[in-house]
Amino acid sequence: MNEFSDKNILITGGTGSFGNELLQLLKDSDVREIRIFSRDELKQEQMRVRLNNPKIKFHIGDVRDRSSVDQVMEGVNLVFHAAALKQVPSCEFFPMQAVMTNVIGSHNIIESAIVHGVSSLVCLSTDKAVFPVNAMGMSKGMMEKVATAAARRLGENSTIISSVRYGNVMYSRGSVIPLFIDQIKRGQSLTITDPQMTRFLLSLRSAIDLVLFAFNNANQGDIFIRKAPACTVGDLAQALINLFSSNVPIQVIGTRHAEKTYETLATSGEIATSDNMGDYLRVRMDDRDLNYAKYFTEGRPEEAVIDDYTSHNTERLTVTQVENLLLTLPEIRNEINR
Ligand SMILES: O=c1ccn([C@@H]2O[C@H](COP(=O)(O)OP(=O)(O)O[C@H]3O[C@H](CO)[C@H](O)[C@H](O)[C@H]3O)[C@@H](O)[C@H]2O)c(=O)[nH]1
Repeated sequence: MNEFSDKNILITGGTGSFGNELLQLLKDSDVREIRIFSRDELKQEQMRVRLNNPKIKFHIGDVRDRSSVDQVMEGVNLVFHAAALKQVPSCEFFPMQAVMTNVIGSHNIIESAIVHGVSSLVCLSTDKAVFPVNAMGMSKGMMEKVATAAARRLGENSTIISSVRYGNVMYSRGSVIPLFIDQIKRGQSLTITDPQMTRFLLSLRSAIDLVLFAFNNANQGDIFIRKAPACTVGDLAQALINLFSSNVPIQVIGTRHAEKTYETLATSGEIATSDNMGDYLRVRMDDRDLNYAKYFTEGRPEEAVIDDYTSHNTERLTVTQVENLLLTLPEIRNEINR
């Protein structure tokens, strides 16, 4: 945590689960100040009372409002940009709200960070930004493009702008795992969209590790990806039924608005230009200019033989492996009193 020594750190959307988990790591380091920037005064007040830490400062504002962004950015060294609209259904029904927060809001954060001489900014993205089919993923994909375009015009001596992509965070608020647990506890049938649908599985801690890895390793315009295993929704449901020794039935309800059968963390083109860094992939920025003619004869033949990296072709966990992975989460152990 030496990299945070005496630094002013800004977490946008800092009252969410990502911000709270990151604070657990940062609050006892010798960071100078941590600024939480978000819209919700109630959540900020609850955090202020709970954490009771003078190093943590709370700022009401909105990424859509550049003046509030500029105010909080004054004197900041490092930015974690987590503020977003990230629920797939709500973005689907209100796509312009996703544009305003995820695209224009991210643009505000990026431009303000550059103007204020921030040394490093990490933008949080999602697997749904790759080959997007829903408004949430499309707007996050645009955020990545805005970040990359800004990075392309800056040199290495300016603000380092990077992005991270990860898949579903297990037990995150509003996601399927707490929903299935609730259904099991009520003795209701488990509502499965499509038993064969797959998702990458990641713990919140692994997501934080990915962001810290990006901070420590980013070159201008990099996108970092955390490799992860996946499972089918049918196996996830079965694993939870087993862990809770339940016998609730399964009800197949069909896919919801703008859902994919599987998610993609990296395209073949990205993999062709990435560095394999153990648990992580670094996708390098395409820093060619618009004068494509000189690249015409070279091309990238390797793209043709590389597969996209998807939740269908990554390591597939068995039901027992999913059970063991779920048991690594304290929340799940609490739920089943183990
Ligand atoms: O009643 C349900 C609800 C969901 N699912 C399935 O469970 C999987 C996971 O669903 P979640 O709602 O937990 O997650 P999503 O993949 O739809 O999206 C989640 O992960 C995203 C990041 O990739 C965003 O954070 C988003 O807000 C969050 O809901 C999907 O295959 C979905 O079809 C069911 O089978 N039954």
